[in-house]
Amino acid sequence: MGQLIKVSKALTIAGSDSGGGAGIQADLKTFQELGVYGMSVLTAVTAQNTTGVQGVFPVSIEGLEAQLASIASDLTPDAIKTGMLFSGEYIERTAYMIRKFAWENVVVDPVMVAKGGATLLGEEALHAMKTCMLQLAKIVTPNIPEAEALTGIEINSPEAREEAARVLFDAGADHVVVKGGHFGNGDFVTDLVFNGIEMFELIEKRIQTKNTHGTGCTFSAALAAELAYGRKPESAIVNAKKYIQTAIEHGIDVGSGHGPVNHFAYRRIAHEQY
Ligand SMILES: Nc1ncnc2c1ncn2[C@@H]1O[C@H](COP(=O)(O)OP(=O)(O)OP(=O)(O)O)[C@@H](O)[C@H]1O
Ligand SMILES: Cc1ncc(CO)c(N)n1
Repeated sequence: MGQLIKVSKALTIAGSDSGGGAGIQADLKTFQELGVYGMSVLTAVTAQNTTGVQGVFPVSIEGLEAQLASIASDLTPDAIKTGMLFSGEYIERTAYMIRKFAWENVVVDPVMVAKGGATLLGEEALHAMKTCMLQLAKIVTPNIPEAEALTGIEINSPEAREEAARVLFDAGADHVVVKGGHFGNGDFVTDLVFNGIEMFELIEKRIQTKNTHGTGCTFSAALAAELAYGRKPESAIVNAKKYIQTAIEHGIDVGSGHGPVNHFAYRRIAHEQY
């Protein structure tokens, strides 16, 4: 028998997107492309495609806990990302179990609304997100509407976005990335990063495309993959940003609505296949 190869392991706790562009599917594709072993705990199944969300069907709380316990008893993740957590109760149970198992390197993507406007997290869940999940986050990655909902700050200027980042740091997150996909529509997208000491922006060319389904999921999964490798959050953020930028830039023709990003692109470019 050959010698077994050691691999880093990443876990996503999120919803399924039947269309394959966001949620668990985006996360596992990203883990695979970045060379980490991917595992998944489903919170809900969505009936979804590139035109929108047609239905949301939660897994039972018992089912959620059983999946987490199965992983804990056999496969300690080197990093975790949370995505669509469905409701306050699911957030509380997930947070409790992450603490109980002492899992580290947690990326919290506080998914609330799908790009088409479908609600993926109830209003009551905001409280649980603020009181249970943010404290576990090595990195939290809200988009602008999520940062507004979590902080109560209307983000209509760069200063307001900085203020929101501070509030999220004070609430317990180690690193805050307020993503800029929804911020203005100029030639550039800027994501704001705050680690409690430094505030800096990651600036990239804005790609003019409607195919941005799953950008947030993909970015946070790339962060988890990078943390699983043992990278420091600041390098993880820079590398994950390169992954998502490449995936948006080399768009693929899938579906008639807001298409998914290209999860292969980063690896193909590394192998000079594009
Ligand atoms: N048109 C674009 N061109 C370049 N980068 C983009 C574009 N849109 C989003 N991004 C980047 O993609 C990442 C995800 O940001 P975004 O604000 O779209 O997240 P999101 O709203 O949570 O995504 P989703 O809910 O679809 O998963 C960020 O790093 C952001 O800067
Ligand atoms: C399952 C799922 N998670 C997250 C998002 C956010 O993009 C989505 N559209 N679907």
